Amino acid sequence: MPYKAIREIGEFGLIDKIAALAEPTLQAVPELLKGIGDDCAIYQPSGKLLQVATTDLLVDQVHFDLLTTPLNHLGSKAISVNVSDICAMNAFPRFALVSIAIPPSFSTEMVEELYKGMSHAAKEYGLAIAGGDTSSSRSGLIISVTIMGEVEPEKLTKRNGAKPGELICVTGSLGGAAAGLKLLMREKAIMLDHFENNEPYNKSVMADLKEYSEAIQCQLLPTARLDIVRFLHSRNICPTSMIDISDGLSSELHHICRQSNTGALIHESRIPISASTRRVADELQDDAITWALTGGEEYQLLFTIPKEEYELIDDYKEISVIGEVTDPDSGVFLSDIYGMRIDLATIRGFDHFGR
Ligand SMILES: Nc1ncnc2c1ncn2[C@@H]1O[C@H](COP(=O)(O)OP(=O)(O)OP(=O)(O)O)[C@@H](O)[C@H]1O
Ligand SMILES: Cc1ncc(C[n+]2csc(CCOP(=O)(O)O)c2C)c(N)n1
Ligand SMILES: [Mg+2]
Repeated sequence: MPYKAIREIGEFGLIDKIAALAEPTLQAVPELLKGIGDDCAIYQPSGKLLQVATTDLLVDQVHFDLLTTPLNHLGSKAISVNVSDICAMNAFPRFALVSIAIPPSFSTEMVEELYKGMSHAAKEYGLAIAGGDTSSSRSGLIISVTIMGEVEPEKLTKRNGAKPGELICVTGSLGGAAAGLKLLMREKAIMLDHFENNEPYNKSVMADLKEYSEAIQCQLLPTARLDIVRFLHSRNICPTSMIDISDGLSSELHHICRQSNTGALIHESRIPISASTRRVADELQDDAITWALTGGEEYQLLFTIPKEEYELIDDYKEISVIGEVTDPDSGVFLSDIYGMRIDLATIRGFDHFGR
């Protein structure tokens, strides 16, 4: 079946298709009085709740590569990376505005695939896709998502409340997204090499990616830790500071310490890294701890709690205590498996303009 060129249905025909795909997300949000269709979305904020807002861009060749990324996964990731920022405030997402700039190579079906992923993720998180903007792009695909969320004022968690003596906690495991990216880039290079040599497409030159599915899923289909926000609320735990890990553990720990005016000491042996990430690191002769510290795109939560609250999280396997907050003069350090202290100021994470 030939693909339908977007020019056949035009901008407004495309928006109608997008609106139909967004429709199922509206049910979960009765406070949204108007979604797609007018000049603005209309939202009735609920009573005493504080509103939080975040926005993140995803840019072709910077955040994704369409040769290795299914469009529905990309749509889901665009929603998840923004929900992750809402989670980092200990808040709940309510609605999203989605803007896309579409390159000439895209068909109607490709845009629909992208929105199927967004709509599926939005439903999982209970947020509505309430509007956006559509443009053509003269270069690659660009996706900009803005999400509004809500939280009770006393539960709001910022980056600046950590105190010396408190525990530093991290959710899930780290390093998987970097492992997935390395694997996908390796497979892409093999595939391009193969084509450059004019060899016909042959599935057997590619690795069987099933055995790497955990790492690849971390990279292509991350989930925001809304489950952790629900857990924290259910146990009445209010972290003193929190941030999501988008640029690597080291960078995010520095953000917390700088804004809280503290130092930190974390322990290499306590950083949660999955067996499959370690296996990929061994295979690629790389270092899983470096991935955890600098890889980014984990969308796990890094937070601090008073020592007395340890027993509230002790039995929850999704949360690991990796160290403690120290005085500002002590700096931000990692104690390695031999007990050597490494200054994390020398190990920073992802920087869009970094050298
Ligand atoms: N172009 C911009 N104009 C205004 N504010 C900005 C701009 N870029 C970033 N910010 C603000 O700077 C702060 C830090 O942004 P940053 O993107 O590093 O954080 P983040 O969104 O948590 O991280 P990530 O983008 O990796 O998820 C945020 O408060 C953000 O709103
Ligand atoms: C093709 C391709 N190249 C590089 C990367 C890695 N990458 C991109 S953005 C980012 C950090 C978070 O960004 P932001 O701070 O904008 O949220 C990382 C680790 C990728 N996923 N795909
Ligand atoms: Mg950002």
